[in-house]
Amino acid sequence: MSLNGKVALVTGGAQGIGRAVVQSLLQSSAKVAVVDLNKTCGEESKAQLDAEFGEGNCNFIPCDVSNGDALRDAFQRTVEQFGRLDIVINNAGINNEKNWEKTIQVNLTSVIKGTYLALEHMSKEYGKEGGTIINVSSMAAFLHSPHQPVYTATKHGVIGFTRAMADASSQGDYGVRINVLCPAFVDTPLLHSVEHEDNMGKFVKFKDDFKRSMNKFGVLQPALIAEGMMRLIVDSTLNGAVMKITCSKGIHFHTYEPMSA
Ligand SMILES: NC(=O)C1=CN([C@@H]2O[C@H](COP(=O)(O)OP(=O)(O)OC[C@H]3O[C@@H](n4cnc5c(N)ncnc54)[C@H](O)[C@@H]3O)[C@@H](O)[C@H]2O)C=CC1
Ligand SMILES: CCCCC/C=C\C=C\C(=O)C/C=C\C/C=C\CCCC(=O)O
Repeated sequence: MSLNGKVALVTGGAQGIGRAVVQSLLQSSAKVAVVDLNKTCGEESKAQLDAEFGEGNCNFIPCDVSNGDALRDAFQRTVEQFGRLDIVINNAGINNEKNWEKTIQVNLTSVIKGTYLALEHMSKEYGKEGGTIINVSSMAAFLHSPHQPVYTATKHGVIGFTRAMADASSQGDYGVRINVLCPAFVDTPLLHSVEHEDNMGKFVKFKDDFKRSMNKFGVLQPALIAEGMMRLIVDSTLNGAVMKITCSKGIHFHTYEPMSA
């Protein structure tokens, strides 16, 4: 699939799932802005991507997505450098039950802000040409993981917000498709957060339960999540879709009962 001439912005793109998605976007000839808090990882990643795909196709923008002004600047810089914006992946996320207010800021508030900023740059409402937004939730939104209550709440929130905005987009003719992706466990640094009291707070005593759960359900590779993401990006029929990716069923979609009258 070619995304030649398209410009993407990926939050949390310096490592893990975001890094794999950036790689797939560059392979499809898109230009990509990597927006991430981690400067070391972001700069290392950009150097590797420049070597593989050539300079000028990807830029790294250091930014804490929970800082609204910094996030706004990151969108502005992307458009200034690449001239347009077509694809926004709100992927940055943390697993922190101890500092649970921060988890809400990063996983939910920043996804909402990222979606609104994306619309300012892509929606026909603002005189732009349209585009696509993908917000990253988690299978935690379906599993109700007992030792991650706030993480689970944020991931529920991402699904509800995204589906509501998808309806707003189709009713308001924004020309922007808005979908959500829910991976099961993925082999990234985030999974190691279960080991640390700083992340899990009082739930750290359940770390062996977490590991049993990972053994039971299995752990996916980031490349499969990137494959699902690319399907959401290119399939022009999808809006308000909830893609799930699990070891047992692979890439599939959640189905909802139709609303009763
Ligand atoms: N790894 C997993 O098992 C699963 C992860 N997810 C979700 O996928 C998304 C990506 O997670 P992973 O790649 O696994 O995590 P990760 O920890 O490997 O990577 C997350 C990236 O986001 C960046 N980031 C964190 N806070 C940020 C902030 N405030 N501002 C800017 N960048 C920030 C980090 O620096 C890092 O580069 C998250 O939303 C996570 O909740 C969903 C389901 C499963
Ligand atoms: C049990 C919780 C472990 C916590 C590990 C740390 C972070 C995990 C982040 C996630 O987003 C994943 C959380 C839960 C869902 C995972 C798997 C469900 C699989 C369901 C299935 O295969 O049917």
